[in-house]
Amino acid sequence: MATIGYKSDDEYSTITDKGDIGFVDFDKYKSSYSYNPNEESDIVVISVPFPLIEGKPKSGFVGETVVDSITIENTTNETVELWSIKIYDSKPEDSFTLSLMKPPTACSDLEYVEEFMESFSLEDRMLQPGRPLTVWLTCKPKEIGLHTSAVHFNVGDDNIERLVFVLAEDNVSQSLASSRPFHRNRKKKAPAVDVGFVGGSRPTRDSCSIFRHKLPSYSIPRDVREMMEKRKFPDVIGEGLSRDNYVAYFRTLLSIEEIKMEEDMRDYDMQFVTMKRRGQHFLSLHVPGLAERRPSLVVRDHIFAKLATAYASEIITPYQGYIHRVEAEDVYLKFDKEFHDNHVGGNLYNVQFAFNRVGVRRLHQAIEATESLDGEILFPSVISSTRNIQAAVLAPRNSSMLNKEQTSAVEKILGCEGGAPYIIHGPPGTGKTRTLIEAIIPLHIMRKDARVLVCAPSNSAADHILEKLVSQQNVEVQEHEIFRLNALTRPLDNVNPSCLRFCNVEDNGFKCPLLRELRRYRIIISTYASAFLLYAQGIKRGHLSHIFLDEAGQASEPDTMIPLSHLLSKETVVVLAGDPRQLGPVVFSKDAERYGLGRSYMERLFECELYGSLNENYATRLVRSYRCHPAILKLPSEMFYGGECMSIPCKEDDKTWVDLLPNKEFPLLFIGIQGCDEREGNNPSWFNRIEASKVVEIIRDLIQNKGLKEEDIGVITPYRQQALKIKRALIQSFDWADIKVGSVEQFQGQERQVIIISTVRSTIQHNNFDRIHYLGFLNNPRRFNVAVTRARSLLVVIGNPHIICKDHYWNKLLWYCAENGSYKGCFLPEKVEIVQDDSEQANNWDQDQWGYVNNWDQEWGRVNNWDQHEWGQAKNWNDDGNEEKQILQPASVDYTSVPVMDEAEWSDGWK
Ligand SMILES: Nc1ncnc2c1ncn2[C@@H]1O[C@H](COP(=O)(O)OP(=O)(O)OP(=O)(O)O)[C@@H](O)[C@H]1O
Repeated sequence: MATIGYKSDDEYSTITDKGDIGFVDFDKYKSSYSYNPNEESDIVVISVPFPLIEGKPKSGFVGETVVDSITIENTTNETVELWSIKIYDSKPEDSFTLSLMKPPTACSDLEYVEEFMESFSLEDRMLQPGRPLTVWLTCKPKEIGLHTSAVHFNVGDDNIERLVFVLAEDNVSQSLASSRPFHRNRKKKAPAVDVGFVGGSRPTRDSCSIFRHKLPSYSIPRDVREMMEKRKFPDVIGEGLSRDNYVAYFRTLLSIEEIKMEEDMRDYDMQFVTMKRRGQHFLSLHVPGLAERRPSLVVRDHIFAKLATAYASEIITPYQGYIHRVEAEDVYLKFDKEFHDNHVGGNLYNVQFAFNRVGVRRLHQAIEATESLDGEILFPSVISSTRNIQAAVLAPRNSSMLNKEQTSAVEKILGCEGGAPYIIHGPPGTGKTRTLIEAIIPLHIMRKDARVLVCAPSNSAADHILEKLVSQQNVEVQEHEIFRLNALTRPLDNVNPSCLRFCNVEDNGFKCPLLRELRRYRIIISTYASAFLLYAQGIKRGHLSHIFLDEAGQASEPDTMIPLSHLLSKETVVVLAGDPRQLGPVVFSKDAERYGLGRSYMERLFECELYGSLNENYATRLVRSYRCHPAILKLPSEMFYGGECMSIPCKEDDKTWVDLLPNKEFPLLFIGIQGCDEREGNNPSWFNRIEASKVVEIIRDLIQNKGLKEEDIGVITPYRQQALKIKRALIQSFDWADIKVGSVEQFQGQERQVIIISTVRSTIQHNNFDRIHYLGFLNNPRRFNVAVTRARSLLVVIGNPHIICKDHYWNKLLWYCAENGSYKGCFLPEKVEIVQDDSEQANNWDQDQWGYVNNWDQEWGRVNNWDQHEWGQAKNWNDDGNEEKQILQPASVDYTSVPVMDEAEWSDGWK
């Protein structure tokens, strides 16, 4: 008979992995009981109440009663005395009761534990052979979340224990339950098709999409591919980055990154699938997961299809099919005519997806173009750069809106005359973006010849800049002078309608204006990636007087080179704004990331002496933070900025929500909840519907009772599936579609009056996995820093304190709340100091793998990062999670950090 309480860790792991649900720090339970029971008894067999079914605990509804029986069977030939049955330490307190008779499920209060034994007659307590005794265990949950207890049996000379788990749900959490059990398709990946195929028929471009400058193909060099297959690095990587090898170095890293992206795309390969004829010209293919962008496919992407054959040795030619239309989960494809002619209804095909290479090709082209850049841009040196800026004096209108450091930065920027970039940096909310905007406006007014490009890494960040620039205070900026350049693939409905008048929309889509129109605009705003369109359309070096790059710490160096390398002249002023302590670039290949793609251009510049010395002719550090309430900023300021960040909240939001807080003076709240983390279908992303329900409950209170608006609230969570579940619950139950729910990456640079964080993880075994892979929130200081600095007035964290306390940063936050009387929910773990492992920290500063940066997948047709990192599969991982392959180690490079793998491998390791 199974015992819950004494499963070994291995057995337990098997249970949790099978059902892909976890819910409790199991060891914690074992060690928290002082009672020292036997695992099993030789004299009685005791059944397990509320047994786990496929790893899942029994569900009950808040306010309702669930009952289960416990049978105690004497297996000897003699009478055995039952001395006592006790409920030990219910969590939450008093949620379980015992009775001798089966209680009605709608019963109210049952006897207390002590009274329970009194209800036994002497006869009941004498267990006869062959006459099992049945007692009843009842749970009546008052709150959602996991309810746990231990039932102790003192029988004959034995002490026996049964651990009990009941998961209390409500309507919201039940509505989010999975109907599809989690399963993974582990198929052998076929090598990527890159030669020897029959080309397909491409959708024709309209004339507006034909550019002056062509984008070469920049295929992955065969030697790089072969070396990576042998797990060897091309020599240039071993040399380290220098001015001489700059182009070769970064182009090799881009190829390494692309090989990884190709490999990840192989996860979506489909075998033995059919296609339907659609009219005369198309075949349609059903792609499950397409609606969730797994894989992410857009018009003009292509696939490879070949007839499936029973004989592995048979060589079948692949055909390339271009996507002409995407409809829900169907793609409409056009292949070579021969393929269409030979197609018959029942044909089975093997299909491979190819990701859209346009984005990668733009990066190669941008890196190649750095050949003609001034040395001072790429490797500024103290000797060659002797800048002494004649700072302009700012008009009172602008200076009154800025603090001392911000004013100084703007004046320096106005006085700049090209050369090495000017950098504005500083902790979250210190007004880096505001300073950029306040520099652009006087420039626009004072210099009629100024032509400005402003870039941000995501569409939402670029839209935010547009909104600020055209806001009412800035009447000087005329509407016809400003243009928001969008990726041609960006969906129209992704844009706030009030911004559309600054965009070029034709035939229901974005178009790049003609060169002569582009040249007329005085301020152009785009993402880093879309800045490519300016060059492609023919804008020449020197046309732009200023290039402002916001959130520059979030873009990889090749990303940053897209707006710079084609458009810079000696006179162009470049301004970077960002914070290297916040999230960095999103990179898929650990190798590429480690050797340079994971570091931003801005971060690299800080390693140059010129910027290291913080010469104010080159950089300004902002230290006054206007965003967060001082209590919210205190911890990140101490942890990441040596406590030098001064909090100056600019505008007090109405504190209508204050009665949510146990301590009205302390605007942080930690709500401890023991839920369950689950996965469903073939989606590797995690969700926790108990936490999701709590998030919805708080939002409901804020909006319906406290008068907040949807736009005032933001929800941050590290897993895509959790974001989708929360979003779905908010829309289905309340039609609240304007509450932003997203990853930390989607919130970088943004703020809300109230931020709610759902940490999701509730299974101790998964911590290690996340730690190794830099997933979720744990062990990722940058993600922590950004997540907790988005709230202006109120920060609510919902998570399992027993899991979150394993991380140095989250543990500090948990106890910061608890010690200020602002903790609610399940019982707290014991307070322990978690020492940050410096080697891990060093690593983690560079690892931001879970990101989902809006515009990248839209613009590149690139699979979004959440999926990649939850979904990616690589071979050759053994069960311990250690890499079987040899770690690549070029002679001159230190390669000491932990091997990394993705979550899929880990969970498979358990099977
Ligand atoms: N001098 C100032 N006076 C009043 N409010 C300011 C000032 N500077 C910035 N703010 C306000 O502080 C908040 C944060 O500003 P901003 O978004 O520009 O900061 P940031 O440094 O770019 O943030 P992040 O690091 O998150 O990207 C905004 O609400 C902004 O309006």
